[in-house]
Amino acid sequence: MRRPLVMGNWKLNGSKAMVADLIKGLDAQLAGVEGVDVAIAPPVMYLDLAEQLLGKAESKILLGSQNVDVNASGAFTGDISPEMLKDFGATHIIIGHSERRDYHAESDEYVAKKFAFLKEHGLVPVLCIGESEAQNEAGETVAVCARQLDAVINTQGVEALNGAVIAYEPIWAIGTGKAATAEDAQRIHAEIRAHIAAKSEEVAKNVVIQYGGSVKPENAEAYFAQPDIDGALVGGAALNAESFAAIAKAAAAAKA
Ligand SMILES: O=C(CO)COP(=O)(O)O
Repeated sequence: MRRPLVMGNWKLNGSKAMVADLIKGLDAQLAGVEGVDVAIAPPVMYLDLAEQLLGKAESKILLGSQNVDVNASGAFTGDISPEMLKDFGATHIIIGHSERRDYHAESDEYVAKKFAFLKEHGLVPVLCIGESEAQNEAGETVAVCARQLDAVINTQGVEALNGAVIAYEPIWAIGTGKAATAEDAQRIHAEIRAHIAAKSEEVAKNVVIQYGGSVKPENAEAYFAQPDIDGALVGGAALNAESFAAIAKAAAAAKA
């Protein structure tokens, strides 16, 4: 059985006060909730504080980060390495988010390089894939997702997906309130799993595929009722303890 994973991508939001409030609120809301992994990815500036607070609270919340760069050390101004993320207890690292692909011109190949680098250092890549609105309207959704996945599969082998997480995030659904229907998302998730199964049924069966894009407490249950939706990557609703915890609880209940 795949263990559901609900992860909060805080994006460029937060402050020291907010990190403290959110972690405190989440721990309170999630007390006694079993059967779901919950992770938060605050801005990298706040990993130190988050690690300390999670440790002090003996929290079950996993720590993640929103990006990694592709060098281990040296003259790479502004970059962050996997070992630095590890040093602060981050385990689940988002890569290939559409905002990075768009605003930082990250190619499929570059994202695949990050994927390999994270695996090499024992971290969990949370690989974001997904189509734009135009690609969706042109019926290219599955082809785009397959191409983004193949950048990893064709260079590192399908086994590289073992222990990794895939987040299907249709770009038109991110931050728009225009979420994909649970049925549409399920159809794409099944296609993504089938694409992987063509190379290895075992890997396909075990890989966690999250849905992301305007997930809220109100629609979460419908996603998690779908057999191929194993969790969620949450943006806006992850900035509020109550709404993020409600999504995590919905996953725990649906997948129990
Ligand atoms: O991009 C997302 C998570 O990575 C989704 O963001 P929203 O939940 O705000 O739509």
